Amino acid sequence: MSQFEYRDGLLYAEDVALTEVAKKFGTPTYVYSRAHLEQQYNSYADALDGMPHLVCFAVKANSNLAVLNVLARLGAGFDIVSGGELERVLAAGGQANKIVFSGVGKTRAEMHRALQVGIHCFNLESLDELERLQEVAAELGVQAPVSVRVNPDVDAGTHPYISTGLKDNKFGIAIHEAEAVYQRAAQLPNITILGVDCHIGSQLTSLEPFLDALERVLILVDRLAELGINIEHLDLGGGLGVRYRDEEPPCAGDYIAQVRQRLAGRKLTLIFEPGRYIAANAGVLLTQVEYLKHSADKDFAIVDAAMNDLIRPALYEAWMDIKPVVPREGTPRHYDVVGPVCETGDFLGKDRPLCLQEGDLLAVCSAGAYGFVMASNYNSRGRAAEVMVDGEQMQVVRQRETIAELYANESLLPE
Ligand SMILES: Cc1ncc(COP(=O)(O)O)c(C=O)c1O
Ligand SMILES: N[C@@H](CCCC[NH3+])C(=O)O
Repeated sequence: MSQFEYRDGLLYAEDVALTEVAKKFGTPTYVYSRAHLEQQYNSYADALDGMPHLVCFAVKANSNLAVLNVLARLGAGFDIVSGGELERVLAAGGQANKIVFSGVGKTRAEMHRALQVGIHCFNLESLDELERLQEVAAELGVQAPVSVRVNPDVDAGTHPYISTGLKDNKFGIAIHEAEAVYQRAAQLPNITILGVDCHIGSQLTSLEPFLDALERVLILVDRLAELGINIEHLDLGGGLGVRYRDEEPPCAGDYIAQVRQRLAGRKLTLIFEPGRYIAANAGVLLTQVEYLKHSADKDFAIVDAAMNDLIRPALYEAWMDIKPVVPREGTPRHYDVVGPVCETGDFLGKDRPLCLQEGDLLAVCSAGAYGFVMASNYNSRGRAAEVMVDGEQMQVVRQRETIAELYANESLLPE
């Protein structure tokens, strides 16, 4: 169910009209729905009811402290990929022992801190990382819990930039090489083997690739058992897609039902790392039309949000719906909706039938995941504000970045 619907000719986020958000906080502004975040998290947690599990929100999708806090209050765990994300989770009230740490480039300092706070598990992506983790854990005199991220070489059928489970991707360890890594891990005194992990890509719209990967991972689990290495948990990563346009991805309930069926009779804790599924449709980017520019061949709507605020259209040619906050009567024109950044690739949408006037508000939909987190200051543009709506309440959860903040850490050379 969407929390962004029209009522009496006005687009709302839950019970707050987006015109009110713009009036109070200006534009461009990311607007999130607490109810949507909760509903999506619960659809995972409910489907896992009755079996040991952890739903670890992929912090990379949206790392705003208020978003993390809403999920932490529901009992969520978190999937992190950096020391920065670790500190965010702790600052937002997340529990260290529900954190899994993914990523191909973990530094010694990051390992040190993660061990110190007692995270649930390191998802190892290489043999060298295993050796390094052993050293850091030995220095601290603690055990490091690990799971090996295996690369099952299945085609996730998604955009090449967001596919991660093929053998020529940088992620994970080829599944046929994993056995040797587990055997090595079993010899290391400060390493405790907990699980097997795999994540094959993002925005998957069918279950087959997930189930193919699961089948391959289970063969590995059985093989490891024969070697005397017992696996406690299976971490199946994130990747479940959402509707941006007309996709019909399966829901978490259907996905998990299929997984549970295949795991019948096994004693395994299940971990998932959903990002997009929880956050994408929990957010819109609210922006205002600055200029309408018409030429013989093209109509442009130049808005105050740009590729620095939301890079998905420019980077992946991602299609994101663009809705007028107060729709007008009249014959629409086909607009390219573009930002003020000096790049031809600076667009939020192309060829969109819209009826617009200067000053109109637009909502770029499905922007709650991989939106603000991928924002930059390109063209010396401060990053947008972020607002959380909860029923009739709205609260700024990140202030708009000021110009002074943009160069606060810079300095001039001496005379
Ligand atoms: C290891 C890992 N886990 C989880 C995710 C979250 O993916 P998604 O947002 O598609 O659920 C990603 C990103 O693709 C990832 O690399
Ligand atoms: N940033 C991507 C998803 C990357 C997934 C990260 N492993 C997107 O916006 O669709």
